[in-house]
Amino acid sequence: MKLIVNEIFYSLQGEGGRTGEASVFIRLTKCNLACSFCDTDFADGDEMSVDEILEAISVYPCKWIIWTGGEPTIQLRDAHLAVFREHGYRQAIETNGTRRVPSLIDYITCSPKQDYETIKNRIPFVHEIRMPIQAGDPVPDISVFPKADNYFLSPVFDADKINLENVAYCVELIKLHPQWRLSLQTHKLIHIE
Ligand SMILES: C[S@@+](CC[C@H](N)C(=O)[O-])C[C@H]1O[C@@H](n2cnc3c(N)ncnc32)[C@H](O)[C@@H]1O
Ligand SMILES: Nc1nc2[nH]cc(C(=O)O)c2c(=O)[nH]1
Ligand code: SF4
Ligand SMILES: [Mg+2]
Repeated sequence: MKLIVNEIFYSLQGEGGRTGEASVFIRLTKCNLACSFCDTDFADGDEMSVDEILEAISVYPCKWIIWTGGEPTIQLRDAHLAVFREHGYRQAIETNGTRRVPSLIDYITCSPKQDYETIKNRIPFVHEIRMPIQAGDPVPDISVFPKADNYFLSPVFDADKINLENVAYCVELIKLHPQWRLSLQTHKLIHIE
């Protein structure tokens, strides 16, 4: 049971409803989309067994994993997640919503990129929708998305810094459509990974 891993790092969740929580990030290679604004280089990776990943993350005093990528649903299966669960980990995922999410995930963040209305057929409930927004984008119709605890608009930032034009645009959108909340990529504000 191998996974191709781009990077493993320990930081704080920078975005969305779990912002500020210590988390072990496991970034898997491969994506099925090529978003123009994507801030992540996920191309390279090393094959690691689940046992090797467990050993690598055992140095951190934290039992929350965030599976991200790339698009982590391409590689990740319940058979992998079950082993981490047996070792006491709770597991969150960052997904673009184009593929089903394994059932053993404890916290789902869906960041829609296309075909918004079909996401709920694959993923009926998510913990958060976190929609990337650039100035001029239309506000998405919240009713087409899966049911969620929170619906966030996330201004698209540059690779390593904030973009105030996109922030100001999201602020005005949320004042007009208060079902949405603001999520900022706080790790870029405070210069952590
Ligand atoms: C790198 S993606 C990986 C997970 C998955 N492929 C996805 O798109 O949700 C993780 C998160 O970063 C967000 N993201 C990527 N580039 C961004 C940028 N330049 N500004 C703001 N958010 C960005 C995505 O929308 C997603 O919420
Ligand atoms: N601090 C921090 N929080 C994050 N939340 C989602 C991230 C991602 O790239 O998936 C990310 C990231 O790259 N860094
Ligand atoms: S789906 Fe996610 S990882 Fe893939 S290109 Fe888009 S933002 Fe980047
Ligand atoms: Mg990131």
